[in-house]
Amino acid sequence: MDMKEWKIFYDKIMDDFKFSKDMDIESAIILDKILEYGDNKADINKVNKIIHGNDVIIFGAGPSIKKHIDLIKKEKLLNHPIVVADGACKAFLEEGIIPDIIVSDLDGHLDALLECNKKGSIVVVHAHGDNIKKIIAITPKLKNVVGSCQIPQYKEMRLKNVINFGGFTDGDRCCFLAHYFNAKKLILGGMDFGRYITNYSRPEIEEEVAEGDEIKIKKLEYAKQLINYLSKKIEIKYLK
Ligand SMILES: Nc1ncnc2c1ncn2[C@@H]1O[C@H](COP(=O)(O)OP(=O)(O)OP(=O)(O)O)[C@@H](O)[C@H]1O
Ligand SMILES: Nc1nc2c(c(=O)[nH]1)N=C(CO)CN2
Ligand SMILES: [Mg+2]
Repeated sequence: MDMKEWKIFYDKIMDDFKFSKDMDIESAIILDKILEYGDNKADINKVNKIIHGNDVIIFGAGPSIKKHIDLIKKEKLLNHPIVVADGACKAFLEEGIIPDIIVSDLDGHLDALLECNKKGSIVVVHAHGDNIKKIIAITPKLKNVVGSCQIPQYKEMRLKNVINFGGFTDGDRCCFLAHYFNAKKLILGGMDFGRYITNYSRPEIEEEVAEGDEIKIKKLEYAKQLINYLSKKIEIKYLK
């Protein structure tokens, strides 16, 4: 995503949620350093090879997730690259499917994320101002990590191990990542937005589906808005 265009979304989002831009910078620097000095950075060419020129299946963790996994099985779409948002990987794992790429800010089902990663999923770890402790504790436990951040000035800051692909929530960031690596088309499942969330999205809720809090609902509104923006640049199909 063009960083000038992202900055317009970013400024509005940061102001709306009252998130700290300084903490976002700190988080991006910390993740950059962890990846610089560790030995678990993924080869970005591997990500490009998975996505470039392909119809990519992308999953959020909304209430339709299981129905849509059944659909991609039935329609024999499992040979396409699969990119999933955070806890959506647990639903795939339950079906015996290991996603190619998981995009996460590390607030989902950690055991499922670690298991998928062990079995081959590349993890795109996202640094923001409210997950610094998780970045520090969990990133070193992962292999094949791509670093991402949300600060528009990451290039000027010469951060070498984090990329701002564009996008805000894990789900819409999957889509921006696929566009960044020149996917041909995006096929979306589990992207319900709205007011209802699943246990895959919020491990702490006991029900399978529950009404999200106002912050979550607002995050989903931005996710929808950002995917709408992206649909002017790349073909996007929603599974029904
Ligand atoms: N109804 C839905 N409920 C949950 N996730 C949804 C829904 N519709 C679409 N999604 C996408 O699936 C993703 C699931 O990831 P996850 O639940 O970890 O969210 P997140 O981006 O980390 O946000 P939060 O900070 O609220 O946890 C969301 O980011 C969102 O883009
Ligand atoms: N600072 C900050 N940034 C975010 C946050 C958040 O809670 N705080 N949540 C996100 C949702 O995926 C994405 N970005
Ligand atoms: Mg998350």
